[in-house]
Amino acid sequence: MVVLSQTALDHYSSMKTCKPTNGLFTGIPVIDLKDPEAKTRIVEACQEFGFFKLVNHGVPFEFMTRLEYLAMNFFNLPQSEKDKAGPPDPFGYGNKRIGPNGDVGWIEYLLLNTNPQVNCNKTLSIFQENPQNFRSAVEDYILEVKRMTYEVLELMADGLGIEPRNVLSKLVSDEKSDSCFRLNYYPPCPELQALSGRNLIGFGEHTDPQIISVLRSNNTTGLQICLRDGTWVSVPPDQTSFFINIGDALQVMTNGRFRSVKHRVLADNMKSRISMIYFGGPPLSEKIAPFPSLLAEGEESLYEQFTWYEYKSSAYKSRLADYRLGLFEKKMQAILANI
Ligand SMILES: C=C1C[C@]23C[C@@]1(O)CC[C@H]2[C@@]12CC[C@H](O)[C@@](C)(C(=O)O1)[C@H]2[C@@H]3C(=O)O
Ligand SMILES: O=C(O)CCC(=O)C(=O)O
Ligand SMILES: [Fe+2]
Repeated sequence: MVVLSQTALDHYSSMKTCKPTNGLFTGIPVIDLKDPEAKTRIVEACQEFGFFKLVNHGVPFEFMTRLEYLAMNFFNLPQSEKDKAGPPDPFGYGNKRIGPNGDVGWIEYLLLNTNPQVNCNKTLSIFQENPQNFRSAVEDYILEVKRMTYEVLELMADGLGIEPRNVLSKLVSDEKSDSCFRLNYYPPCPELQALSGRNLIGFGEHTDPQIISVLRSNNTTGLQICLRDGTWVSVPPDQTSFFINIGDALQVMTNGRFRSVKHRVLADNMKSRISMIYFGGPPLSEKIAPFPSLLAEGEESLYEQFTWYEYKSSAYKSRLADYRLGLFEKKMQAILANI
């Protein structure tokens, strides 16, 4: 019989669990960035899944492994050291609490602004204290990932037939772009596996509010996406590739053609998972509305017009699983009245 210590019980008691799902999903679209058909394949994937795997992306593997190694060193520091970089406001080190509204998960993380000037002193001190230059590994990685993300967003614009082709990429490359970067660490939970055969929820179900999220993880499973029919499927991990998520803002800009994909992470019972995600967001003052050239004749926006600042402020008042776009959807009567 497995006997849990009081500490383990305290740890697990506030956490949600989930039955492990069967097998890994083999239907995730795989896009080769150098494929001449990439723009068409990307649009198909964003419409059907709001999610795809990107290969042949040109980001050197050493950039990923160097950052993974240094991030792992950080998460292996004594708790008192890590706590110096927290609590998150929203930037900084967080442990189990996600966001300001009571969500919890089996996770530790570092949330950073991609604009180094905005990072608070407590976060910067972690970088300065780290002898192997954690900060430069983060900056080098982000630079490469941004370059690749602009290429993906330009292919999306080409595939959608919207002009100019940098109409999306310029929003996240703007010097005022409100983008962030997150390192997530999910410790294994073997005691729970032995006790119940269930997995702890590492990061509860949600959609990402921004335009695009670019994720890279080690080879540990855990990420799941929700398909159109509502089934949850497990994404086979691949440490050499990136996984691209469409966010809420891009769903609105395409008037619902692209899906902001619901996703979550289950902690593995035996292996730790580490992931690094770049969230590309527009400047705070940017109006988020469908591109006029995407609207067919007589087609109305499904959403009220709002700025990224308004959406983000509202998102940060919500719980993780809330349907955040709901507050901004036009009422059906308003749409019908204009037809
Ligand atoms: C519960 C929350 C955490 C979150 C802010 C929010 O109030 C709702 C959105 C969450 C999310 C999901 C995607 C990203 O991980 C994130 C940084 C973001 O921009 O929106 C997180 C927020 C967070 O962890 O602070
Ligand atoms: O850590 C992961 O694999 C995904 C986490 C996530 O969805 C997020 O940070 O928004
Ligand atoms: Fe997410």
